[in-house]
Amino acid sequence: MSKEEIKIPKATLKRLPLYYRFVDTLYNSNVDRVSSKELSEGLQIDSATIRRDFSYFGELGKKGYGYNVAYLLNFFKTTLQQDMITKVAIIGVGNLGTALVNYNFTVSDRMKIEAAFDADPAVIGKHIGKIEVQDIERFEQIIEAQDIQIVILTVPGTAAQSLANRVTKSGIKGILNFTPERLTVPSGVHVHHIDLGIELQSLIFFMKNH
Ligand SMILES: NC(=O)c1ccc[n+]([C@@H]2O[C@H](COP(=O)([O-])OP(=O)(O)OC[C@H]3O[C@@H](n4cnc5c(N)ncnc54)[C@H](O)[C@@H]3O)[C@@H](O)[C@H]2O)c1
Repeated sequence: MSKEEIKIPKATLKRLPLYYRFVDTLYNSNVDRVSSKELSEGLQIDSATIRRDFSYFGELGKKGYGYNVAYLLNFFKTTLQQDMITKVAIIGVGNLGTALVNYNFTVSDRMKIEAAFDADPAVIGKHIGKIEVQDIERFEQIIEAQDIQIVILTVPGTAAQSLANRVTKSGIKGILNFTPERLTVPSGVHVHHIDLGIELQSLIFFMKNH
C-alpha cells in the first residue's frame, strides 16, 4: 500500500514534530541508530505508540537494529515539508503575541513569523526584532503580498471568531488558536487549539497516575 492510501491518525501527525526535533538532536550529536526504547525514554511516549506511529510510515527500521537516525531525520523532514518555508502571521501582539514573535520557532528555520498585526494604535508600528506590527486593517493586503499560509491568533477571546472569519475569507487554511474561544471555520480549514491550562492539567494527571 502506498503512503497516500494510508490514513494517518491525527494524534500520530501531532507527534511528528516531536519525533523530528528529537531525531534532529540525535543526528547533531552524531548518534547513528536509535531503538524505539530509547526514543520512548527520550520523548516520554510509550514504545508501543512509537512503533505504531512509525508503522504508518512504512519500513523505517529493522527488527533488532533500531532506526537509522539519518534516514529518520530525512523522512520526518520531508514529511513535515521542512524544505518549504511556511510563512506565518500573528494577530494580537500583546503579552503572548510578543513572546511568540520573539521566539520565532527555533525548532526550524523553515517556519517563520513574517507578519504581525494588532488593532491598538499604541502597538501598531512597534518593532519586535525585524517584524513591524501592522494595522489589522491592512491584513488582507499584506498576507497576499507576503504569501502567508498560517495565522496564529493571540487576541482576546471576544475578538477571536470575527477575526477567524476574516482570516478564512482571505484564503488562509491553518489557524493556531491560543485564545480560549472554540472557533467555527469552514471545512478545509484546520484549527489547532493550544491551551496551556489543559496541558498542565494533563501533566498533573499523569504525575498522579503513572
Ligand atoms: N493558550 C494559552 O495557553 C494561553 C496562555 C496565555 C494567554 N492566552 C490567550 O491568548 C490571548 C492573548 O493573551 P495576552 O495575554 O497576550 O493578551 P493581551 O491583552 O496582552 O494581547 C492581546 C492583543 O490583541 C490585540 N487585539 C485585540 N483585538 C484585536 C483585533 N480585533 N485585531 C487585532 N488585534 C487585536 C490587543 O490590542 C492586544 O495587543 C488571550 O485570548 C488569552 O486568553 C492563551
